[in-house]
Amino acid sequence: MIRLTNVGLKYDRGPEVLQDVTFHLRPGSFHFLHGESGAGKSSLLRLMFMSLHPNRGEIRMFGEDVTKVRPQKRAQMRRRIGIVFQDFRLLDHLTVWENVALPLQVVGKKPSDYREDVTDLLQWVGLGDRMYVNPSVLSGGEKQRAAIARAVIGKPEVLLADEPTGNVDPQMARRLLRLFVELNRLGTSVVIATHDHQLMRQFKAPRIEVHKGHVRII
Ligand SMILES: Nc1ncnc2c1ncn2[C@@H]1O[C@H](COP(=O)(O)OP(=O)(O)OP(=O)(O)O)[C@@H](O)[C@H]1O
Repeated sequence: MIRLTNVGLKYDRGPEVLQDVTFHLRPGSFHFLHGESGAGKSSLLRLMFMSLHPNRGEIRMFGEDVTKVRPQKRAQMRRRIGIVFQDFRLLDHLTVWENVALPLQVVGKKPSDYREDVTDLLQWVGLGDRMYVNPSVLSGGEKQRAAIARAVIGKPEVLLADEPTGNVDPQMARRLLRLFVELNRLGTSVVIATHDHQLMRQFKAPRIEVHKGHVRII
C-alpha cells in the first residue's frame, strides 16, 4: 500500500533530513510515528501524501510510483488519503460543517447521502454546537477536532495524522484515538505522528521511529 525504498529528502541546498528510508506499510496497518522535534516526521507524512517529492529513492502508493504519475492522477490518489495537518488547514470561507463535508462533496456524493453522517461525526468529536460557525472563531483544540473529522469522514484508505491530539485534553485524546482505531478496524491504514507517550501506551501498535533522518519500525 505504502512502500518507500531508499528514500532521501532534503530541502533546497540543506543536508538530507531523511536518509535511506525503507519501509512497507500494509493495507489495514496501524502505526504511530514517533521521534524528537525536527526529526523529520512531518516531512515523512508529506512524502506519503505526495505533497513533497523525494530527492532519491522510490515511493509507491497504491502500487503506483508517485514520481512517475501525472499531476491529475496524483490528485485522484490523494482523495484516497485522509490527512490531518499540524496547522489544520481548514477553509475559512466555509463553515465547520461544510469543511467536514468537503471530501464527500468533491467525490460527487449527494448531500442527502452524507448530511446525517457529517452532523453525527461533528457531534461525536464534541463540535455539535460549533457546526455552523466559521473555523476562524474556533479554539486550537476545536480546529484540531474539525480537521480530524474532515480527514476521517470519507473513510479513506490511508489516514495520515500529524500530532492529531496535540491540542486536546487527555480524555478527548482517548476519544479521538478510538475514532482512529475504529477507522482502522474498517480497513484504513493509519499513521499517527505523536509525542504523546500516554496515547501510545493506551493502544499498542508498532512505531515508525525517526531519529536524525533515519527510520526504523519497532
Ligand atoms: N520547508 C522547509 N524548508 C527547509 N527545511 C525544512 C522545511 N520543513 C522542514 N524542514 C527541516 O526538516 C527537518 C525535519 O522537519 P519536520 O518538520 O519534518 O520534523 P518533525 O519531526 O515533524 O518536527 P516536529 O515534531 O517539531 O513537528 C527539520 O530540521 C526542519 O528544520
